[in-house]
Formats: sequence, C-alpha cells, structure tokens
Amino acid sequence: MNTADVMKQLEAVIDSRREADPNVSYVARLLNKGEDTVLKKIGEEATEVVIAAKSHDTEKIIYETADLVFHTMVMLAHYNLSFDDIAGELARREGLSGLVEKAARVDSLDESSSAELHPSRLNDA
Ligand SMILES: N=c1c2ncn([C@@H]3O[C@H](COP(=O)(O)OP(=O)(O)OP(=O)(O)O)[C@@H](O)[C@H]3O)c2ncn1[C@@H]1O[C@H](COP(=O)(O)O)[C@@H](O)[C@H]1O
Repeated sequence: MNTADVMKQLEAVIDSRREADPNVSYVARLLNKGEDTVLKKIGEEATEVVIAAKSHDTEKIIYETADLVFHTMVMLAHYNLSFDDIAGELARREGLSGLVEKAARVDSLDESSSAELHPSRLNDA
C-alpha cells in the first residue's frame, strides 16, 4: 500500500470508531475521554519521539513517530478535520521557503508595530 492509501485507510478506521464500544476500541476510548486526553497523548507521544531520536535508534524513531502520527490522526478526528486538510496546507506551502515565509511574517509584524508607534496614532491610546 502506498503512503496516501495507508493514511486514508487509517482515517476511515478512526472515523468508523466514533460510535464503537470504548471497551473494545482504543480509538473509541480516546475519543470518548475527550479533548484533554486526546491532546495529552499528543504531548506524550511527541516527547517519546524526541527521546527516541536522541537515542539514534532507527527502529525506535520509526515506532514512536508512527505512534505520534496515529494519535495526531485521532486528534484531527476529534476536531472533525481530515488528513486532506493537512495535505492541502502542505501543498499550499510547496515551493515557499521557510526562510522567505518567516521574513515576510517578521516584516509584516515590524510594519504593524511601527504603525502602532506612528505619531498619527498617538492620540489613539
Ligand atoms: N495505529 C494504531 C495505533 N498505534 C498505537 N496505538 C495504541 O496507542 C497506545 C499508545 O499508548 P502508549 O504507547 O502511551 O501506551 P500506554 O501507556 O498503554 O497508553 P495509555 O494507557 O496512556 O493509553 C497503545 O495502546 C497502542 O496499541 C494504536 N491503536 C490503534 N491503531 C490503529 O487504529 C485502528 C483501530 O484501533 P481500535 O480502535 O483499538 O480498534 C487499529 O486497527 C490500528 O490500525
């Protein structure tokens, strides 16, 4: 199976677990416990990825990253988002250097803060 098919299939399984019994489905249990539990798992799994990466153990990195991706998919389901939403955002960014994007963001921040300090706005306060 290619990557896109794996993600689509996992997404469909997660979606199908919305109404499943939390006693037999881990996904149903997580979704039933709600936002805080779903988000706590993301934090835990992200930390485990960092620890695995620092160990330079390839198998552990793959295993923990799979856990993180899986729990991220559950989090997206919680917010009724799909992996297509993320793929769409990544596609939108394609070809736009992170450095160029950051420079544009910093410039626009500078413009808005200098506008705040502009003498014509002194009476606004
Ligand atoms: N890909 C996964 C998957 N990856 C990880 N996990 C589970 O996620 C949990 C990870 O938690 P931890 O490593 O923190 O272990 P833990 O301390 O036991 O976890 P907690 O007690 O904190 O929940 C483990 O129970 C893993 O088995 C997954 N559970 C399910 N899936 C997929 O989701 C499908 C539906 O699963 P069910 O809803 O259980 O049928 C499965 O068929 C799989 O395709």
